[in-house]
Amino acid sequence: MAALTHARYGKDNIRLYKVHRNPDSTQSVTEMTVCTLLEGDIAASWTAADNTNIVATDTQKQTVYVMAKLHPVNPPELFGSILADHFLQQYPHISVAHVSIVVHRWARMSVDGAPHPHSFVRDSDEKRVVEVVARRGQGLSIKSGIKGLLVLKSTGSQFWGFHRDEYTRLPETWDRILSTEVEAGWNWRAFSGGLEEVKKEVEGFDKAWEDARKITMETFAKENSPSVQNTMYLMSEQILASAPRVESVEYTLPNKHYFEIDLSWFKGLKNTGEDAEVYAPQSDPNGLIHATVTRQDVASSKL
Ligand SMILES: O=c1[nH]c(=O)c2[nH]c(=O)[nH]c2[nH]1
Repeated sequence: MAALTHARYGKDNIRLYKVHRNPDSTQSVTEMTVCTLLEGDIAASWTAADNTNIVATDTQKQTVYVMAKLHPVNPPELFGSILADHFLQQYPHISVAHVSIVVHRWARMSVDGAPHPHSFVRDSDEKRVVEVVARRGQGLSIKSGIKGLLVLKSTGSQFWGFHRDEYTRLPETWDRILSTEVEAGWNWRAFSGGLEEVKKEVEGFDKAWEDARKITMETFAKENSPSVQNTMYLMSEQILASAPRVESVEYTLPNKHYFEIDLSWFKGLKNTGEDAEVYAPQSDPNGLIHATVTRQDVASSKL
């Protein structure tokens, strides 16, 4: 005998663009990719070929377009909450709605030294990301984040004092290149009051995102890093300090290695240690360091 133990379904990769025509005749644009997934009284579609309760994935996509027309799409935490809340209001047999949003960068162009009214440039692959979950009777939970923020420092990073045994080859270093593609996330205290409570926080979402980017980049640049582990902990602590409603912060940082190249075979060229100038960037393998840092009172209440 078999049993359906979990099911959810929806539309992924819904691409969306919205223009805002400002009163001063400038325009602002937002481009995002949305994923909607629904759970609830839907099992019969899997087990009995009964689609009665299936809100077609096409309907979910059309809903995203309609909601984008009727409501603001910024900040993405608000738009995700509007969508997730809508699915529960509209469909009594749906009990959980997941909405994920990836916001793509369109930075305003600078032309002749001035911000252009309606031209934009994709200045980075960095994404602003949001995951909203609406559970019937439990309000909304929101996780915000950054992905794809590629950073490198050419000095000001060390790694020494680590465990050594017969498997160890890596030398200790007091000066190395450090590069990573930042994936950061911050979890908001649950919005048990639902959409109305999310609306009250609306300015906090942009501020948290701006602060998290700034903290990430400034800490990366300023700290003489003893390890990726320590650097991500310092970043997380500061995000918790700057956003009182955020309960926990997560970082996932690949360590993108740059290897020294010994060129002494060519006429005795010195290219290692203090003389290193030409390096070989490695695409793989890479270190992968992850941590979740939780506000103390939340961590102890969960013990
Ligand atoms: O910051 C680092 N953390 C590690 O755990 C590690 N391991 C390694 O080989 N290099 C590094 N660097």
